Amino acid sequence: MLPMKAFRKVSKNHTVFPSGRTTISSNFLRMFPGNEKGSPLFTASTKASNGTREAMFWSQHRRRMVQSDCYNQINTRLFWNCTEVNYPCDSLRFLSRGYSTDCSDKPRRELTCKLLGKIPEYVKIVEVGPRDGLQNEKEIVPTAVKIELIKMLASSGLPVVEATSFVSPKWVPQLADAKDVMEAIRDFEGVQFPVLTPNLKGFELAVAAGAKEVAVFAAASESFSKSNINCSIADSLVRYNDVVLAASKLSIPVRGYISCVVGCPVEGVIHPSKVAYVAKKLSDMGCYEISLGDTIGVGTPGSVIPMLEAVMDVVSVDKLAVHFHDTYGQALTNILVSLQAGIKTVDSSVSGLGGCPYAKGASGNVATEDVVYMLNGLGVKTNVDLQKIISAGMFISQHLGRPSGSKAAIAWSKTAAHASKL
Ligand SMILES: CC(C)(COP(=O)([O-])OP(=O)([O-])OC[C@H]1O[C@@H](n2cnc3c(N)ncnc32)[C@H](O)[C@@H]1OP(=O)([O-])[O-])[C@@H](O)C(=O)NCCC(=O)NCCSC(=O)C[C@@](C)(O)CC(=O)[O-]
Repeated sequence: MLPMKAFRKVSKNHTVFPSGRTTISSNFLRMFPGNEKGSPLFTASTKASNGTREAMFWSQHRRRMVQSDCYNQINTRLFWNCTEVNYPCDSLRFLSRGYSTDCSDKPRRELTCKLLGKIPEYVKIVEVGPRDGLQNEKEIVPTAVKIELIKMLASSGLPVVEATSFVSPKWVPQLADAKDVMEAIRDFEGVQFPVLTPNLKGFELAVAAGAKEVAVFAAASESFSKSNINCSIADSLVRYNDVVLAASKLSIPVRGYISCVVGCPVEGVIHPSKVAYVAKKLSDMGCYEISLGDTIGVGTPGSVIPMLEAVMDVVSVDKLAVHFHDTYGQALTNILVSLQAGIKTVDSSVSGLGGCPYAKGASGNVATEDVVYMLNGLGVKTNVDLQKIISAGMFISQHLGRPSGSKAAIAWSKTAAHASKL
């Protein structure tokens, strides 16, 4: 039996009587594909009496969903033993429960903008799970699993999937297979696969493996720079200048990261002027985009806004991205205020994977599933298929043997498990 609450949410089409009896309007039934007037499902459900129409609808609907193999049924079943239902369209599923994740909801977007100020119509999501996420796993994830994850992510509509790092395997053994990963995905078209390169050596190895975009990673904290890349901020900027010069000769775009933009595990609070200084250096040397990383996830809108303001004074907002870890549960809020400030690029990690091996205690990145869910709800386009991202998150969570770090994915799995019992 479906919870009555769910029916009340779509009250235009459902009526829940005080007795608990529920009816579903024919118009509502027709909204579902294959349910048009005259179709077998429509006929069957309208023939049924009001008392049984609901049951008929949901059982038919469920059967159709089970039969559909639009999405990775195998992965879903592997991880969520109880789940046999696969929904071919997330907006359909959420609609059926009264929630809309349809980002083409124009009136909603207009109202949101009226209240929150102008937020972008489209947000580019940079998926960092395969790199930022897997670099931090205790057990080394097999190369084949990494490749499968990257392919699933790349098939979900994400424009950018950061694939791996060409760093010292002594420092980050988890990504020692960078060459094999890149070779496996080099023919995948339509998606950018940047890789981290800490120096010229990393850059050369990355290019030889087929990388078409790289990223350099500086910090706003001296202590973090030393522990992460074994050099001062000033030295790192010299190294990165060499990388950017070499990249420009090959027309390879370079993204720049800044870690510890609001707080450092050693130095504590980081002054916005330090972030602005590094951001300007990276921008001036030729990085096409600067990602501002709250590496240990301590930021709140109260610290993020002054940091953004300082950086936006020296670098155009169009060149900025935000990268929030979710240690204190502030990441989505911080993303929202960043959008209000004009940021249009957001980093996130499937299933909330992540952390930095040189920032102990920092938790994972904000989960891509949760970001997409929020942006859909705000009427902001991402072109990312939420259902496919959830499947990718399940795939990797299953491999890692722990539940997803995404609240949206967990909520979905409960919904799906419930529906499978109907
Ligand atoms: C930068 C180094 C290499 C300096 O490390 P080092 O030990 O100072 O470097 P070195 O030049 O003395 O070289 C030592 C050895 O590493 C080799 N080596 C040197 N470079 C490379 C390379 N590129 N690829 C492969 N091997 C390399 C080099 O050849 C040598 O090998 P040996 O002679 O001993 O056999 C090291 O510190 C390192 O690899 N650090 C990477 C740390 C890292 O990946 N951290 C995580 C990413 S940053 C992050 O997560 C934050 C971010 C971006 O997500 C944003 C946020 O959340 O805030």
